Amino acid sequence: MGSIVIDDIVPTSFEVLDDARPNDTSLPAFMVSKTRGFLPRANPVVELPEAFAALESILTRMPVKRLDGTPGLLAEGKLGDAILVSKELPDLTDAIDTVRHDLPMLNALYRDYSFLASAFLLEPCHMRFIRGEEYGLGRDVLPACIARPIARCARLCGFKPFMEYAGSYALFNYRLQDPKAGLTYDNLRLIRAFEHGLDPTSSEAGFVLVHVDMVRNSGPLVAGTCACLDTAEASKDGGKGADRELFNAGLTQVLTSLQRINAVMETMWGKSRPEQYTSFRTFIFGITSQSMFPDGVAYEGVDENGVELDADAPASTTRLSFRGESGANDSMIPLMDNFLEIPMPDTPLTQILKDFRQYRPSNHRQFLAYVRAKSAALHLKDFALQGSTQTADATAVSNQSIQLWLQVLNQVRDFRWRHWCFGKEYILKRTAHPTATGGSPIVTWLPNQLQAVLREMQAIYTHATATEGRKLGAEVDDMMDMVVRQSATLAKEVARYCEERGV
Ligand code: HEM
Repeated sequence: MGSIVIDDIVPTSFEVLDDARPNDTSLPAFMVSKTRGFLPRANPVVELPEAFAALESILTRMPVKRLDGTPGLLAEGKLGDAILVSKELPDLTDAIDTVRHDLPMLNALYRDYSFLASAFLLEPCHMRFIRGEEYGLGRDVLPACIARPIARCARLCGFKPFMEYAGSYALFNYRLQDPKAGLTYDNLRLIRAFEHGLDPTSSEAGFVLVHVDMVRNSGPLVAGTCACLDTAEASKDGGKGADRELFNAGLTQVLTSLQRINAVMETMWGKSRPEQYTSFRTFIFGITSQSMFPDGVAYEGVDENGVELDADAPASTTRLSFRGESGANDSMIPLMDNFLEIPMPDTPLTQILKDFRQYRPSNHRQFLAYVRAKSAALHLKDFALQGSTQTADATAVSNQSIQLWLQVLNQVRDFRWRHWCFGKEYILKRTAHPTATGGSPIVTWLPNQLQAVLREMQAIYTHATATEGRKLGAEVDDMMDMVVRQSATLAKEVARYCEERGV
């Protein structure tokens, strides 16, 4: 079964945009900038060209609850008939060529076809779920009128032909209710939804929009990361850029932006109710490692490389498999993993973490690969933690680097700990389904990375405080006490869930 492997070359340099150039439609929708971080360069395109009126019509009528509050096609399981029986959607693949130079518009088409593809494939599972039954099997043939156009848009935009977190579900799926009021949470609305998400007070809207609200704060995270790398680079040859205070200023910027991002993450509890999550979640499952698609999905009219065949070519039976949409494909925490050189254990679970790299916009992928390579080449962690006892000033400023490094790690821990709490409250308490939407095992995967961070913090702290009686202050000491306690709690919780679920 194919899944279209993307083989990236690690770039030796990378241009992070200072100005996101929102009006330049010749550039991909997603490019990392110091202003908008990992959000698209401009707010997502909402309106499709006239040639796609049939697609727009189906998507407008599709959600369980439509914008006007009336039940849509998915409320009664009628989407399949609209595609297969009434044949409402012509194959519009050729119309895509009319907008091929407008990359954000192509991205909008990719988003919209991916919503339709997921709804079509998972509709039978949703209908069983609302009757209180198991998911059973999804549809395992994607008709050419969806498969060919999604394949073409995905290829032209650099995505896989299946719903992704950034390119469609979350980061390219918001609009501003009042364009003048800007990017504030209350002014955000979803463009597309499966269930009740067009209602901004719904749990589906809250789930997606809290992600957007967090990523909205990622510009300073990117800027701080770049500042640290630049300072370490300048200090490499002992140049006058060897300025530890500047390095610490970069780390402080990283720290404050992570604190802000984590504070927004905490709003999830109120914006999206844990007991309502599993119902809209049905539509965001992937194909890989999911019981609903034991043999993948046949993409009609598409070859094993994800390329559309001619419309009159003999029917293709190519079966493809992709991971589902997941916040695991967000770029903020992976940026920190790479920047901080957090060692992950050599386990099959970590292999899944690496596999997730394939499901990001190509410019995000390249940036993350660049930061990973750059941090390693500069021995950034050693640089941050090397310490100094030459003078009192040098000691103070180098201790500050160690404190900041640990505090930044602590924010990554904080994110992953809250995230584990989400996993328990929104998922483990409510469903026995063993895999998450991205196809990772639900009990063990999040703890794999969380434990890695907890271990790394303890290793750094132990080493730093064992050296020449270095003191890192009461705040860091308290933080580390909590790390030790949390590590023990996590191990117990995972052991209990494994036993209960026979993992
Ligand atoms: C109710 C809220 C949430 C739930 C239930 C949830 C659930 C999950 C699950 C089950 C995974 C495992 C990967 C997979 O899908 O196979 C995951 C991974 C991940 N999610 Fe979420 N998520 C939530 C909110 C968020 C938010 C708001 C973000 C912000 C960007 C986020 C970012 C991530 C990241 C970065 C990972 C990878 C974790 C790691 O590397 O350790 N998630 N999520």
